[in-house]
Amino acid sequence: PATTNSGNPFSGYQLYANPYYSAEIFTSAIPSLTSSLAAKASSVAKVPSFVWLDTAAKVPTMGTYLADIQSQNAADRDCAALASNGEYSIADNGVANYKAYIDSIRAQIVKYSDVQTILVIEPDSLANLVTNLNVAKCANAESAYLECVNYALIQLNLANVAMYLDAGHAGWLGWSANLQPAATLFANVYKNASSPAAVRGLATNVANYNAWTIGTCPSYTSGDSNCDEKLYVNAIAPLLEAAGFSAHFITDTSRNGVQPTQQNAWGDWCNVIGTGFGVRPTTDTGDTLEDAFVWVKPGGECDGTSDTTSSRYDAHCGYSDALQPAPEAGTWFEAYFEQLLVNANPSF
Ligand SMILES: O=[N+]([O-])c1ccc(O[C@@H]2O[C@H](CO)[C@@H](O[C@@H]3O[C@H](CO)[C@@H](O[C@@H]4O[C@H](CO)[C@@H](O)[C@H](O)[C@H]4O)[C@H](O)[C@H]3O)[C@H](O)[C@H]2O)cc1
Ligand SMILES: [Mg+2]
Repeated sequence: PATTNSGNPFSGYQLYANPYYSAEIFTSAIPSLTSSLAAKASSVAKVPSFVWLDTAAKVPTMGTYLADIQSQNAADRDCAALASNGEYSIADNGVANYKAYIDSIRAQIVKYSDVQTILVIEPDSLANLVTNLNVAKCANAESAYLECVNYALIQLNLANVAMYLDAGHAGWLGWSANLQPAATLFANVYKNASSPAAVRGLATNVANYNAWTIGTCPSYTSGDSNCDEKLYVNAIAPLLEAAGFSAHFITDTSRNGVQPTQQNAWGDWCNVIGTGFGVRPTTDTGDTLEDAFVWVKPGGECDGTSDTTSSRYDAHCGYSDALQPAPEAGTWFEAYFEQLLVNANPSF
């Protein structure tokens, strides 16, 4: 349908429930749940959520989903944390491999040009270039990240696409020390790609737990006046505007149902205990900057292993506010899914 509104790419569309996530729930969760929780879990499976193309091998499934919708009508990712690093290594032809991965995504989107596709570009990556250039792996990856994201924005600049660059969250780039450097970086990335029409703005809180709005700033946020995502969005938007990037936003609410969280420190990002599914996807955000609340992180997929002997072990996943024992990043974490389910707000 033609957009008859503020250009919100979600308006006028029905969101798609991700079959990969639904299959995880039906195969890995429901068989082990009591009948009442099983019924709630089957409701979770119907909630639309983003499909993570965290490996090139998953791109063909994108075609399956686009065909499904049509019939009904993401280089060394995360250079800082050890848990969920990317599929490609720069040293091992990573940039060329990444471009081929983007080309394969473009081919799917072009093939299904009548399906509106929302893309969140490279969770964690650009945010790490704002705050973690002191980490050798990030400093070494900087030019490759910028080249790869630039390629993605140009190649995926298609009429049936709306892109949101991942922008960390209030507890990451919302600190006064980080806000302007973040705005400058995002605006430069946008302009260096010739301000693509398909780039709608930024995605915030991906795989994190922050409230959209909270009445009292939790103790773990002290020092950062932008203590929720609405404050962060409204703080960074004018800085982006001033730099030539008129951005709109989406925010991940998949794991922010319980506020305040039980984080010991705001930087604790791994499998945080006590969390719950949050507000279901909607364009009813109450803020003209905010296109939609969305579920990006599939709740129940692990953030990182707690096994200290694993090559991908990150200490954050061994903290006292991290649910343990936890499997490898991206694999099903049944106990965490059940935590989210019983703590869901609104409840299922
Ligand atoms: O009082 N002060 O004045 C003051 C000033 C500056 C301060 O420094 C700030 O402290 C913040 C922590 O409070 C840091 O934010 C953390 O940065 C981590 C990356 O390094 C993020 O981790 C990622 O999280 C992703 C999911 O969101 C995972 O998918 C991913 O795997 C994982 O790597 C955390 O979320 C994020 O909370 C800032 O960098 C840092 O600049 C602090 C105080
Ligand atoms: Mg992660």
